Amino acid sequence: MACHSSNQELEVQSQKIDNFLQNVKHKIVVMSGKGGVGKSTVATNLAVFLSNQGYKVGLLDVDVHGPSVAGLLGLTGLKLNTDGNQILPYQYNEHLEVVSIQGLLDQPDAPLIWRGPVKIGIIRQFLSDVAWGPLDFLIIDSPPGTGDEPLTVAQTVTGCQAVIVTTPQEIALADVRKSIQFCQLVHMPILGLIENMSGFVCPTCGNLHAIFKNGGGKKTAAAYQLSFLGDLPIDPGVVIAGDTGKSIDSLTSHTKEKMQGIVNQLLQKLS
Ligand SMILES: Nc1ncnc2c1ncn2[C@@H]1O[C@H](COP(=O)(O)OP(=O)(O)OP(=O)(O)O)[C@@H](O)[C@H]1O
Repeated sequence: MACHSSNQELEVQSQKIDNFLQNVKHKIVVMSGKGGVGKSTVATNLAVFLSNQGYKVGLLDVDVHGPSVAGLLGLTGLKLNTDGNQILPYQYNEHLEVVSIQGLLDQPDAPLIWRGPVKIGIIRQFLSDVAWGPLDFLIIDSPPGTGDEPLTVAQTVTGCQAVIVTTPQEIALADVRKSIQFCQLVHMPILGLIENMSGFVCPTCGNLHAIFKNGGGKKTAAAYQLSFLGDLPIDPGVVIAGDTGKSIDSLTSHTKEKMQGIVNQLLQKLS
């Protein structure tokens, strides 16, 4: 993987990226201000739900230091093949292709100690050298915060729009406000906010318990005149789904309905 490239090589790469992006209808980066709020879970579920509805989806994990997408989809031993200079995406189902740095590592548990330019190089390579098919959606799972990875996506993926995931606590919402302002600064439109871990529906009494509070995501969206795409409850099924890689199979029907509602909102916004 080359990271020091001449201007001419960069121009050729930019052309390849443009050629690929022209064949993608919607590019969506899933961001969060804070770590651990469920961004990868949301990105993965969005990709699976959309692909189950027949859309051609590419799921790209650009969280180089903590890639989670492969694990969430049960692809812990994921190894991406190459064909000449091209990286072949993993075909998760008929309509969903997956690419993660995890698939290119010899030792999946070894930490990647990379500085900005190397990370920027690998993200650009994922956009230029992967043999993606024509896509309806490219869903990009970005690490939390406003560092090199989301900045590279914003500057490289022309037409990219953001979905921002938060949890209801003020400490998470404070970081979301930074993500919103980041998007404004880099001129990346925001499709909307999602509040994850928004209460727990007790399986015994059926009541909603607002363990981490709820409603902060909706209020923040309103304060910035952004769309609120929906909320997802705390669901032990999400943890089981993530830990076993069974994606949506273990979710409660309530969570599935909520996720479908978010997908519907998103499709409506994009239509
Ligand atoms: N709605 C939910 N209910 C219960 N557990 C959840 C929910 N959403 C996410 N989780 C769990 O929280 C943990 C973190 O989720 P996830 O990896 O999606 O977060 P992240 O924001 O992408 O994290 P990172 O900052 O590492 O990128 C996982 O174990 C996941 O299963």
